[in-house]
Amino acid sequence: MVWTNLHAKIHRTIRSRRLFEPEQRLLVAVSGGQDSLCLIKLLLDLQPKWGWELGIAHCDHRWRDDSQANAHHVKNLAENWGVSFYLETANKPVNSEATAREWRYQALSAIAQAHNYQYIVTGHTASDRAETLLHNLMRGTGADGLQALTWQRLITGNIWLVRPLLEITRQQTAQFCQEFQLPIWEDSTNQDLKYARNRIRQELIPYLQTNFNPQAELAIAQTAELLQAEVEYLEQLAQQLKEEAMDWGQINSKFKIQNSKFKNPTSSPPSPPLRLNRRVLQKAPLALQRRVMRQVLQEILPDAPNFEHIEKLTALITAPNRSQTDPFPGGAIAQVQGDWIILGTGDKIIQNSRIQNSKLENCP
Ligand SMILES: Nc1ncnc2c1ncn2[C@@H]1O[C@H](COP(=O)(O)OP(=O)(O)OP(=O)(O)O)[C@@H](O)[C@H]1O
Repeated sequence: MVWTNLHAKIHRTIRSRRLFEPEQRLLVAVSGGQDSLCLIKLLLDLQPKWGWELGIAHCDHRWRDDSQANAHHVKNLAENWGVSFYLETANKPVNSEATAREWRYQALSAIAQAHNYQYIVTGHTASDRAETLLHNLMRGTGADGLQALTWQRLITGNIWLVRPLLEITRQQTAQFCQEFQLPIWEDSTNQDLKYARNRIRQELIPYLQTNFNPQAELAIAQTAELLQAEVEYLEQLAQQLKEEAMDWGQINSKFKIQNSKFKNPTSSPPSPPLRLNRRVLQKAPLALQRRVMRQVLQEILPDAPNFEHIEKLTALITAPNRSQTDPFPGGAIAQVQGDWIILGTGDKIIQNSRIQNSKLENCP
């Protein structure tokens, strides 16, 4: 086997970042394109050193005329390499990039779960990372979107999604495929400039390289790497602050005693409103206040909270008593009651308010 610099680099990356341990079962997501072919070839070559068990998964989205032929192509490669092959085919053609991605991750997770793989491995590269950062920058996602593609993340239960090629550019994977004569399946939709991602890849990045920095791709990908560590740190701090500020239980237990309905063991008590202590939050910097509010909203809203949702909840930290938001999607509202921000549906907030008042009345 020919051992290249890329083999050495990926071997080092996997070891230093502890992406996988020896003897583990890895499910490699192979589209047939240059990045995932480069990935599977590298992992196959490293396999004797690490003792992994490799499998190949392919997802047929049925959105191109040649989808089925593409799937056969990957199946043949897997057979030639003597690697288990798993195919998932969409019930009906998937019609957008976002739906395709969502369906693909579900399909890959289902294969991994059914066949006992702990890891799903994808061929995302530094080039993908740079493109994702630019795309998210223009959508206004904040630092979290700019960390653009992490090395690993828990995808379901105990299955991890891992991306070992994040420091390799698309130019390098193309060169590698050429060197080893890997039969790339060209995806015709990659040329279609109606997709924003393709315009970033084919027009914006080359423009930046020509006019600003020939190494723009790697420089942007490194920015994502730096941001990733910072985002992780801020999220941890925000988590601690949220725990300090949050109070779920107290109200409910008091409420249970006061309300005879809850003495009946057959009726279950409603979930209490969520309370956040404003004094705790007021001491924290704005960056953490916003992150706490986003974490809270992620728990209660049906979809990801947007900038406006986070800002209106954050504003309550210093707002006058009795200030209140309009309803969030799903119906919850937030209201200031003294030192507390109470989040819940309207009736729960009123209940909480009554308890607060009765506590005050009972004070000696
Ligand atoms: N149809 C598919 N089946 C299995 N895995 C896929 C499929 N499409 C994408 N992937 C996985 O997701 C990674 C990123 O996909 P993306 O669509 O961003 O790139 P791509 O241009 O398809 O990559 P590649 O050069 O490997 O084709 C791929 O490298 C591959 O690991």
